[in-house]
Amino acid sequence: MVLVKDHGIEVERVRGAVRGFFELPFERKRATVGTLVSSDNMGYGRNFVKSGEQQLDWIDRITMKAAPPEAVDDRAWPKSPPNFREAMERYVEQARTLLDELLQRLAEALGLETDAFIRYYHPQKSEINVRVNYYPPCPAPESVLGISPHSDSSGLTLLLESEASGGLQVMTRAREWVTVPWPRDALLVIAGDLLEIMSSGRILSPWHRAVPLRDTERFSVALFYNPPGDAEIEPVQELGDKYTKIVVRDYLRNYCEVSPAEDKQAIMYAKAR
Ligand SMILES: O=C(O)CCC(=O)C(=O)O
Ligand SMILES: [Fe+2]
Repeated sequence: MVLVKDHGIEVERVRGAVRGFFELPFERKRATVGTLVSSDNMGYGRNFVKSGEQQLDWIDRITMKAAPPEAVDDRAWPKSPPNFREAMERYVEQARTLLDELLQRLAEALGLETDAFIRYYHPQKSEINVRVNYYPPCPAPESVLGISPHSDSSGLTLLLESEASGGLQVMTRAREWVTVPWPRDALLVIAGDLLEIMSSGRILSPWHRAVPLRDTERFSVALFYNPPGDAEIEPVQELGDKYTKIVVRDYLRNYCEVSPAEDKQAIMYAKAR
């Protein structure tokens, strides 16, 4: 996880648009965005509900595809508040610039060629999905989760949160949950499984979860940045061969099939056999 300060991104516009959507009464929220019945959880609804027995997360959320243009489904985008889409699309382009920069700096930090990770990305074909997570105040925060434990399937994830902090937790090597210290105006970057694969495990995708707060609402905007679906990724040779070559689209399909899981089961798909 990396904190980014002084990023120059107008987070207040995005926060305003998100607040505007979640303040709408339930029926209006439902009417202004579709619930798409898709295995990759797009639209208004929940993540990975696989059975009636499952305890549901304490969350209200929307997920939209933002890139590439041909993958964008307008039905998953809220029409209200009217500035929602513009604010989010602008954020997406600023985020892309930031994450492209970070992919290059991470490669350099590992002593690799600058393009070792970014070479899998493509200005017109990379995939960007945005998930807006809204956690209402919860009278019994110790009995539920906002988002169940997971690693992100992405290359990189950029997270922006509301004014209220203290809801994101990460599992340490000692297998304890700790709350991520996250200053109000910083953005947080999380490495996803795809970057763990490309780096042969030198960069690990953290196991994390969100918990609701007792007295106050919290929301986050998670932007998942992936190479194009048909890209084939594999570990940079100098770093090892802990993982095998995979097609991004196949990896993501398998991730959706095995989630939610107890641990990082999804990445086993890319284990060298
Ligand atoms: O709400 C948060 O801070 C975490 C959200 C998250 O992990 C996700 O959307 O994948
Ligand atoms: Fe996550």
